[in-house]
Amino acid sequence: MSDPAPQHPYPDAHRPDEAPAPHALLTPVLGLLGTWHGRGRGEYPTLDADFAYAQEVTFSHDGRPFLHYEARAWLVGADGRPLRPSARESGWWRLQAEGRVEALITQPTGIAEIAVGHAEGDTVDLATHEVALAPTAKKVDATRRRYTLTDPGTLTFVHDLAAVGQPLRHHLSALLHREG
Ligand code: HEM
Repeated sequence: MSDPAPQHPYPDAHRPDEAPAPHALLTPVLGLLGTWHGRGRGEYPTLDADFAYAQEVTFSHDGRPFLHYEARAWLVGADGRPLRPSARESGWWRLQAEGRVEALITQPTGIAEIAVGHAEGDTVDLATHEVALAPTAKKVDATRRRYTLTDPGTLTFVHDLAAVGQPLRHHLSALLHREG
């Protein structure tokens, strides 16, 4: 008789040395695997003031040539205490030959992005290929995201945004540290 509630037999790996073995195409992004925590600052010309935030980001894989990506941010006060939930997004980074990346990222604000770029050395640089918007989403035209491993336990993130009538401008910068 079949098991009525089977567990998923192919859990994700969060470290390069954890099973399943990573697909060879993931080699340029293996340094990102795991969970990262940190803080950042954000701004945009349409906002009255800049803001401070904290964030948790996770990259994992199941042995195939893509990463599962998930990021959750929350705003923090001057004393570092949480104020309210902020941006969250999740998606898939499809690795191609020569470190090319095709990323599909969706947000609960009604924005779905396809970004393309490269993983090269310690940096992944992704820019918008296409944006799809839900009928009530804010107008987003483009983004650029740069992730840099400044050392194996430290990840910097810079995000530029062209939205609500503005050209591509700085929106976020963060410094993240690997958990564990
Ligand atoms: C760590 C991630 C992020 C944080 C902490 C963040 C935070 C914020 C905050 C605080 C605002 C002001 C409105 C509000 O108070 O909610 C805002 C506005 C906005 N953000 Fe972000 N954001 C993040 C990522 C993103 C991403 C990935 C996109 C687009 C792809 C995006 C697009 C926008 C847009 C379109 C606005 C509206 C600007 C306006 O209407 O004037 N944000 N963000």
